[in-house]
Amino acid sequence: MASRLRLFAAGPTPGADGNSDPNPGISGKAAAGEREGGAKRPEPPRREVTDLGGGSEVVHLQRFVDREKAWEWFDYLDKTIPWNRPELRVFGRTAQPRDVCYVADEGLPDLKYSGHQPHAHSWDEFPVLKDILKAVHEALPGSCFNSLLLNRYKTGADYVSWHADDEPLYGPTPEIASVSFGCERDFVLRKKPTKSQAASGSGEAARKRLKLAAPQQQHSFFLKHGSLLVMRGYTQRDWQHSVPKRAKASSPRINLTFRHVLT
Ligand SMILES: O=C(O)CCC(=O)C(=O)O
Ligand SMILES: [Fe+2]
Repeated sequence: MASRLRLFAAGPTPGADGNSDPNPGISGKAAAGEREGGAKRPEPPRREVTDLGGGSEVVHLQRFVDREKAWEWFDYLDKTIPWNRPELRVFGRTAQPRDVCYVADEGLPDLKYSGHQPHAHSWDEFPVLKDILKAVHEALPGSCFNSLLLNRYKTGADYVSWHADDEPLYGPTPEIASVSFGCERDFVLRKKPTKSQAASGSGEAARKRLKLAAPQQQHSFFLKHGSLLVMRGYTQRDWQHSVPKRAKASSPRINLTFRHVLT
């Protein structure tokens, strides 16, 4: 389906929340295109805003971090994070589809998802995560993330199945900021079935009837190395997202999802 997409190019750009964008882009060196002798003014990364309707929105900065810095952060995370691969219960089945780790401020309520309660590491153990968090806060004025779920997809066989990050501890309209490093993967959003659609029956026949009656709205984003994608508003209430398996994706991808746990 056609997305309702707004593009904001260089210069102070209004964010979805009406804020201007002071983020000059995260770079380990001077930005390309800077004129010699001129003022050092790296171009802000272009942000694409997709209005999903009904108060849900996705903001995508494909070049949030430059390639060099992004590889530096990838290597650090790949080597330093104490990755573990828990057995998650997804729709009654156990699966081990990716490596994970959880970092959070002290004293927050515990996170529990898919039958798994991860140990909360401290930000102090991983100084680079504090740098990445700072860059995300600068790109998203008004944001205040206090927890982080890290995912590592070793190959294209690793994935995250359809879900919404709609745990009550995030509140009704959470902002979730997702930074990607390494192998480029698809990120897909689909509209949750409405209550009446869900009530129309279960099983393969009902699913087929539903598909014919109302093709499910879907949006796809290609998450590049060094990109930032933000889900806002009612996206977790009304939509599900996934990173599907991809046979052709042979190298690892690391993804960081920053969240705010209500206190
Ligand atoms: O890897 C991604 O891009 C998404 C991860 C995700 O949805 C999650 O951690 O809840
Ligand atoms: Fe998620």
